[in-house]
This record gives sequence, C-alpha cells and structure tokens, in this order.
Amino acid sequence: MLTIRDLSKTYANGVHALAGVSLDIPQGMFGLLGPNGAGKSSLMRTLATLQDADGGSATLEDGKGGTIDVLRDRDAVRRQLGYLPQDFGVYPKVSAIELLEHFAILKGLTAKGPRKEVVEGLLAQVNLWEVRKRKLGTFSGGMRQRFGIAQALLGDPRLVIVDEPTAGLDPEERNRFLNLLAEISERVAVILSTHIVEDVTDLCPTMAILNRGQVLLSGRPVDAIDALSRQVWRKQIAKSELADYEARHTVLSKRLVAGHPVLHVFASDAPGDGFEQVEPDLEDVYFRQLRQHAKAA
Ligand SMILES: Nc1ncnc2c1ncn2[C@@H]1O[C@H](COP(=O)(O)OP(=O)(O)OP(=O)(O)O)[C@@H](O)[C@H]1O
Repeated sequence: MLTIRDLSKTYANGVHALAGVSLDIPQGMFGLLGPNGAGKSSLMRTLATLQDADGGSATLEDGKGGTIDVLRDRDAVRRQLGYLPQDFGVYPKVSAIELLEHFAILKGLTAKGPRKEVVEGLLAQVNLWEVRKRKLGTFSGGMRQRFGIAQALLGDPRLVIVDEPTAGLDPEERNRFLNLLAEISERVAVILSTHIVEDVTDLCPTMAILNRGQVLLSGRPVDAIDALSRQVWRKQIAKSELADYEARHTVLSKRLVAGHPVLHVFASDAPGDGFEQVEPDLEDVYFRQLRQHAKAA
C-alpha cells in the first residue's frame, strides 16, 4: 500500500529527525510507536506532503494498479489522503456542522446536495450527530478528536494518518476513539502514530518502533512478543533495593504496585534472585528495543 525507502530529514538546527527510514505499510491499521522526539511527526508530515524530505522515496498505491510518488506528486497524494495532525485546532465559536461544511468545500465538494449528504453521514459515523450544532469550543478532547477524524475522512481517502491522537484523552474517550479508528481501518489504511504502547497492542496488526529517526523494529506485534518468549522475568522489590537491582540486571520496566516497584528484567537464562518468568507483552518489546538502541548509541 505504502512503501517508504531511506527517508531522511535533517532540520536546520542539525537534528536528524529521519535517518534512513524504510517501511512497508499494508492495508489496515499500522502503529508507529516511539518516544517523544523519535521523528514520528516528521514522518507523518512528510507523508502528508506538508514538509520536504532531504532524500529517499515514498510510493503509494493508487488503487487502480498504478503508484503515486508521495514526495513529488503532492496533489495526487492529497486526493488520496486524510490527515489528523497532532495539534489539530478548531474554531471555537463555530458549530461542528458548519466547520465540517467549510472543510468539505475546501476539499472540493462544491455541489450542495452531495456535500450535505457527506457531511451529515460523517457526523453520524463519528457519533457527533446529536451535538452537531454545538460550538466546537464546548467539545471535550475526545469529541474534538472525533471531529478531527470526520474532517480527515472527507473526500473518501484511501490512507488516513493520525498523529498522536489519544494523548490527553481519558480512558473512556480513548477507547471510543480507538474503536472508531478500528472501524475505519476495515476500509482504509490507517497509520496511527503514538507513544502509548497499548494503543498499538489493542489495535494494530502491524507496527514499527521508531527512535531518534531510525526504525528499530517493524512487523507484527505478535511476532515481536514471541521473540521475547521465556526471556522476561518479574519481581516485586523494595524501593531501597532499586539501584542495586538496576546495576545487576537488564531492567526493562519498573512499575509501582501498591508503593513497591515491580520490575520486568530481560535475561535469556533464569536470573535467580527470586525472579519469576512472565509472558512478555509489547511494552517489554518496546523497552527492550529502546534499551538496546541506547546502548548501541
Ligand atoms: N521544525 C523543526 N526544526 C528543528 N527541529 C525540529 C523541528 N521539528 C522537529 N524537530 C526535532 O526533530 C526531532 C523529531 O521530532 P518529531 O516532532 O518528528 O518527533 P515525534 O516523535 O513526533 O515527537 P513528539 O511526540 O514529541 O512530537 C526532535 O528532536 C525535534 O525536536
């Protein structure tokens, strides 16, 4: 669906935001996972034709047997693409239906009848029909993001890019939003960029981990989890023991449970010290990759 090869971008301040990114992004939901500053937004903005890359290529299938050069043929990409940026702003004094109408006109839906049908259909799809006449300034974070999805779906895109859409949403809104994305991904390719591991675990059949502009891993989460099988160990310790354990073990994560740190450590053989083996999850995969990358740097 989308093939990215050796994409690079260095900003004027010398930051290598993309350092030779290559990815194959299929239909369905693709999770792009990485910490703040990994380069996710730089990649999303490049694919959305909002900024130039320094080198590399990105090719999008056009659905008719041909391909589109994403870096050069911007108009063609824009006809196939919906984008929800990280900092999606709305006019607070305008109602949802008015603003969506306005975006629809900008997208080229000039005929009134069909436009009304599309706008109303999208508002119903993202569950904002009841509140369509309310001013956007009164919307919660989750409602705003669902409105953001409605505008991204205008013009029937084949690829939808959403950049960190769940940051700041409460658990219920986050769930609702992710369910909406899952529904959409049955029909269009969705790239979901996020620093929240569960967003990917819950939803994405394929994924990549990005850090400091480099792809650390890409493929199916289940395979990456399988590869860690029998190598993740867990133990609850006292806070005062933390530094000692960190010095002696490869600690992947520590989480406070009832005030006591629970460690996940990586070890190919039993690490002793009272650790018990656990089934690895995607968070273990993620922290292991980031750790290895930090060590190599
Ligand atoms: N316009 C810019 N000029 C200079 N440096 C930039 C610019 N945009 C991003 N950067 C830097 O490039 C790196 C990658 O940033 P980017 O926003 O792509 O990462 P990200 O993974 O989306 O992180 P975040 O979630 O924090 O936005 C960071 O070090 C950032 O400070």
